[in-house]
Amino acid sequence: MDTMADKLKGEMMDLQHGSAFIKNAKIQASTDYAVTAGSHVCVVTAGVRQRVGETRLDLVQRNTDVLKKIIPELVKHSPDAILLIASNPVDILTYVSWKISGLPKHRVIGSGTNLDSARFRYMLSSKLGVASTSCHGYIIGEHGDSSVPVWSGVNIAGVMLRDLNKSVGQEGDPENWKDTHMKVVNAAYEVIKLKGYTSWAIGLSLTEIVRALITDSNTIHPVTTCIKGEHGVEGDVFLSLPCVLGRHGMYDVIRQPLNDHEREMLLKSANLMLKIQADIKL
Ligand SMILES: NC(=O)C1=CN([C@@H]2O[C@H](COP(=O)(O)OP(=O)(O)OC[C@H]3O[C@@H](n4cnc5c(N)ncnc54)[C@H](O)[C@@H]3O)[C@@H](O)[C@H]2O)C=CC1
Ligand SMILES: CC(=O)C(=O)O
Repeated sequence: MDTMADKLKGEMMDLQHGSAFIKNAKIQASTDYAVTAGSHVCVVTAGVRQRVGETRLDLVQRNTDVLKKIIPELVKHSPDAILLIASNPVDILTYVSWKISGLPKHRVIGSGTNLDSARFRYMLSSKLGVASTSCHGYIIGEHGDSSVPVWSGVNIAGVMLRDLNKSVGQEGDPENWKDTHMKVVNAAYEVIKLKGYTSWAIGLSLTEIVRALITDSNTIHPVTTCIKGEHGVEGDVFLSLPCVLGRHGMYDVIRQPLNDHEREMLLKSANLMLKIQADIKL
């Protein structure tokens, strides 16, 4: 569903022409929300994107206004759906969607740091020469500049990086792992400068999350959810923590052990979100 009829028809046709490669999917598009009726999952990607030099948070009121139009229509046509938000700033817009939709918290999820964690694992992989899928580590908190790398948990086959290097990711680390997190934070800025937008990695990330939801997988993904009560966070703050996902949405948050520095960073991120939320015109 999109408001730009020609672009929408072009995207629909382009996808339909790939049908033979994707196991009998039925591909439909319309500018009328009726086409979304009875959805199990609605993925929301509409809205403006960052221009070079803009942060995700700069988009907040513009995209809140877009979601104010979209969310009520989606809920009207699919009252039992899970909403999966990708539009930026994704954490704040997940909060906004929860507020506007009136849905229970477990059915309003943001793509969050599933993408940042994938970028992190790719960058660990490049430095260690081990496949991304065998590099285990999480980025939590904001999908954006205040994201938190959980260095205390990064491991390869159970071998903890912090056991090999006590100052991993900290100031004064001789291996400068902190730079790996900076690369994750700067990744979208760099791609946007080069090609104007990001698309493939977020598409793959959303595919993984949707697959978890529709196959009732009980797999764990760092996605945006309400983290009130977790790690000392107070208030209805939506940020990413590792979550168990299944057919009915977000089943549980995994309470990772965090060190003091990681918890402080997460609380700082949460306070920033609360400040921005307070200024939004819903
Ligand atoms: N969470 C993440 O990791 C990522 C988030 N994004 C975000 O996704 C959003 C979209 O980015 P792009 O796809 O690159 O932008 P785009 O400009 O290619 O697509 C946005 C689409 O939204 C549509 N739209 C705008 N208002 C609408 C409305 N009221 N109803 C229906 N459709 C509407 C536009 O017609 C357009 O087709 C941005 O906010 C961007 O920052 C993009 C990449 C990664
Ligand atoms: C645009 C964006 O949020 C990303 O690619 O991370």
